Amino acid sequence: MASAPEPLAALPTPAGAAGASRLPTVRGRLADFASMPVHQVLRRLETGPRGLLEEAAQARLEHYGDNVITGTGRPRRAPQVLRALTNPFVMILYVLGAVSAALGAYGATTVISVMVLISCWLQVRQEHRFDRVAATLRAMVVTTATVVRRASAQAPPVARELPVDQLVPGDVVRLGPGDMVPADVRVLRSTDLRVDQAVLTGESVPVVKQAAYGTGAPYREQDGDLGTFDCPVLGFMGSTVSAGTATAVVMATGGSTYFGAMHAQLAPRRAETAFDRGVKGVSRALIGLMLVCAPLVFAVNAGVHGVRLAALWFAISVAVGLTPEMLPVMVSTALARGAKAGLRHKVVIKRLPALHNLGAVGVLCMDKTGTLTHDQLGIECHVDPYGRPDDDVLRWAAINSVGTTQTEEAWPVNDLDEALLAHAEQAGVPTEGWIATEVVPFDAARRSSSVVVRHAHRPGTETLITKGAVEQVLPRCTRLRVAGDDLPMSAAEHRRLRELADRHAADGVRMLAVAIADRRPFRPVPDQDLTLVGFVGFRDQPRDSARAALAALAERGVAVKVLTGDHPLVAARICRDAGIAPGRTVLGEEIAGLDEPVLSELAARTTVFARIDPEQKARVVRALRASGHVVGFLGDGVNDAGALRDADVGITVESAVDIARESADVVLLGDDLHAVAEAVTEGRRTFGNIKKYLEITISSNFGNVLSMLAASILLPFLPMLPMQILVQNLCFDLCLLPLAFDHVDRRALRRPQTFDPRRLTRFVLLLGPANTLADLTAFAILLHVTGGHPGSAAQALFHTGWFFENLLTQAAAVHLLRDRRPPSRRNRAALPVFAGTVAITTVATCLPLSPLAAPLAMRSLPGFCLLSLTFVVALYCVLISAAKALWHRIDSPTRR
Ligand SMILES: Nc1ncnc2c1ncn2[C@@H]1O[C@H](COP(=O)(O)OP(=O)(O)OP(=O)(O)O)[C@@H](O)[C@H]1O
Repeated sequence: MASAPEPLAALPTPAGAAGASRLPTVRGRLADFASMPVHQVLRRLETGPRGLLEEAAQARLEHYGDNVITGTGRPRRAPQVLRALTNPFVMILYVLGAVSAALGAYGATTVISVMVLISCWLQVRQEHRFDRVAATLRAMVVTTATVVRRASAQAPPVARELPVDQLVPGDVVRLGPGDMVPADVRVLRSTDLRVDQAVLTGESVPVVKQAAYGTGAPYREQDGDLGTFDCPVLGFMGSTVSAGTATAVVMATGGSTYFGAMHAQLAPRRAETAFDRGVKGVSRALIGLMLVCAPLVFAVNAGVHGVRLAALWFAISVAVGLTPEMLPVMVSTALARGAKAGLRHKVVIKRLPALHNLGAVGVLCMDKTGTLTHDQLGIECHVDPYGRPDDDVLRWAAINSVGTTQTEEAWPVNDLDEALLAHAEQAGVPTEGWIATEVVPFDAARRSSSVVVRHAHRPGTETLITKGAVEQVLPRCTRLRVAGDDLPMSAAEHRRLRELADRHAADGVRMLAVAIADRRPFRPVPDQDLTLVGFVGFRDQPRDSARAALAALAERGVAVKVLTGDHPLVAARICRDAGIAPGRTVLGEEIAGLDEPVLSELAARTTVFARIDPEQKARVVRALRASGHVVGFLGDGVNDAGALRDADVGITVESAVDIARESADVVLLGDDLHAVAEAVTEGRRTFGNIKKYLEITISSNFGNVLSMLAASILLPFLPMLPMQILVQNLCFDLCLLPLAFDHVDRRALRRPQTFDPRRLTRFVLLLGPANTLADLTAFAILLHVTGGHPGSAAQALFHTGWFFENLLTQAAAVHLLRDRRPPSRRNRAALPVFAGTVAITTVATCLPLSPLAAPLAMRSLPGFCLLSLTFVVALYCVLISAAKALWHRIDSPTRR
């Protein structure tokens, strides 16, 4: 049985709570590790190059805990309760409740307290569900690391994929392009390793890391963070491998890593999305409206009738009525529902607010390989420099792939190399016996890979084999091999070869040039002065679902742009096959020197960008965003990570590399690209319901405030008692919550949906007064019924009458404003919405007859009164329908 490990001197103790003070300790420990030779590091970590024993790793896991940053684990109740209790809307209610208590209005204080309790309870419950949904969805996209461990002391080391949270100090991990650095590590062995540390340093240029101590920038503790991150032998949790491979040993995990210590110190928040900003903006506007309207109601009342305590209570109740305390509950309910619905289409929304951004996306940029096409490539041809089939070309290309995969860390194998190896094996082309002595693996910026190989039976000579994009390799060639003879390559030959490759590319075949050079051992040759042996052609298989999915996106008003590292002619051909008109293809080199405004303008009118490197992909995305587009990016490769991060919403597929899955907000689980269109629709549905909630609640409340102002001037008494206003407000708030589950007008699903506060204001200004007109008619009827008598019985009748009419008009508003079309069987509300409105209609009708009528100072309404107020509600329906029709006529579709 594994005994609990002694705390190792060099190992971090499990991260405690004192996060703020951990950074200096962590930095000191890193300095220690960085200054030791590798063998000493391994000894201090009580591990070896062959990895930990499984049993020891388990014991360490129990001791050090999961490799997760505190705060990213399971959602906890206490902070949720605290957040609910300190939400600004609830704080306003505290103040209003306290003022009511100070004025002796204990009934109002009780109702306000009930409102606070209900709102907090609903918010905690909903936030908990929201977090659970988010955690479940995140768990569906597990990030793994390649770890080397042994089953027993005698067993050979085995490399296997392990969920990142199971890593422990002392584990030996292998890193390749696209991998997250899963913990703080010391590099043991590396090949051309470059690491993107932007998450930690903000610097997007990848940093070279290497195993050899004493080369590159040495670690200097006095440099602080900068020195730490520049240290070539250290890799940090949170960074990603942008090129090359490495084997490294884990020094610290979870909260004991540098990232963990920074997280604890800075408590970083998720960057604010357009959605967050929109919700905040609307909340602020509502609070502003309340701060203006409540004092105004008081001032008008005081001006007309003199300063009275009742008027103050009344104004306070108006303020409570205008406080949108249920808005956070509504938003999280709608997002959680949307995320669950997305799952039905095999779409995992990793960050729930991304749902709104999905619905707002107007431009979707995507890479080609693995997105428009499958990532299983087929080999179309292998030809000599004159275009004649030649097995020798396939052999050299496959040996290059064998060499690339021979470095221990190079795993998983690049798709193109995988296709080459499979085809060579199938064609019986021999690749055995070759041993790689040097490897420069493929990276998207260089667009080529090189290996130096030696054959086991010919130890005296070594061969450099380079394969890669034609434009990249051809300029490095000075000769071409034809039927075993090496001929000099003239400029005319050069042109002819480019044309040969272009002809294949125009047919959708991606051509890779293969070139070689002999070299003597230990005599480095530069990767030039090569002999071209020929080309290998690959054909991307278009995804079956691509055409239909792109058509579905176009139907939804989403413009698609393709950003690929591939040849422009191949890109154009694949786009045409997928139903996209490519137009003029813009090359990466064309955008290299452009400044942002020019690039924005070019990007807006370009559909296909080709031969574009990872940084340029991200630049195009940023330029589109800068010109006001809401941009989505769909990609799966290491070359897509920057663009995924910089887009409003990053989308990837389940088979993507780690960094793409980590950077993305949305992950498609299935193979069907159509899911993107469904996810966009789900985003629009979610936002459509939130928008409906805002439109109905704000326009109704605004109408009510106008009515109250008018009543303050016209009536000798208050139009409704403060307590009644509070009860009515509570009923209306609860009735609106089910809108999160409502159906959405199909037309609204066809356009990107964005937050537009000015449009919301125009809507409220036009529709709100319809409510006021109905109220004024009700006032006239009630004055007629009561004979304008100021006695308490007449006032009770008036108050009950307005309570009844107001709740009924609000229930009607839900049905009339929830859809752009008039209510009918075809666009009827979802059942919960229907139930909500039935509930408030019942309350409006039955409350005056119930035992609660007396404490609320209500009385039953005479038949005539009920009938005429029902007539007013019918009149309201006509008015609001006319106002809605007018609104849809003047509201320009481009603004919707
Ligand atoms: N394993 C490899 N070895 C050598 N050259 C390669 C390899 N993989 C790709 N290339 C070359 O580099 C070019 C760019 O590759 P990159 O991975 O950036 O983009 P892509 O896969 O062509 O397209 P996308 O950007 O749409 O994923 C390819 O078109 C090809 O010419």
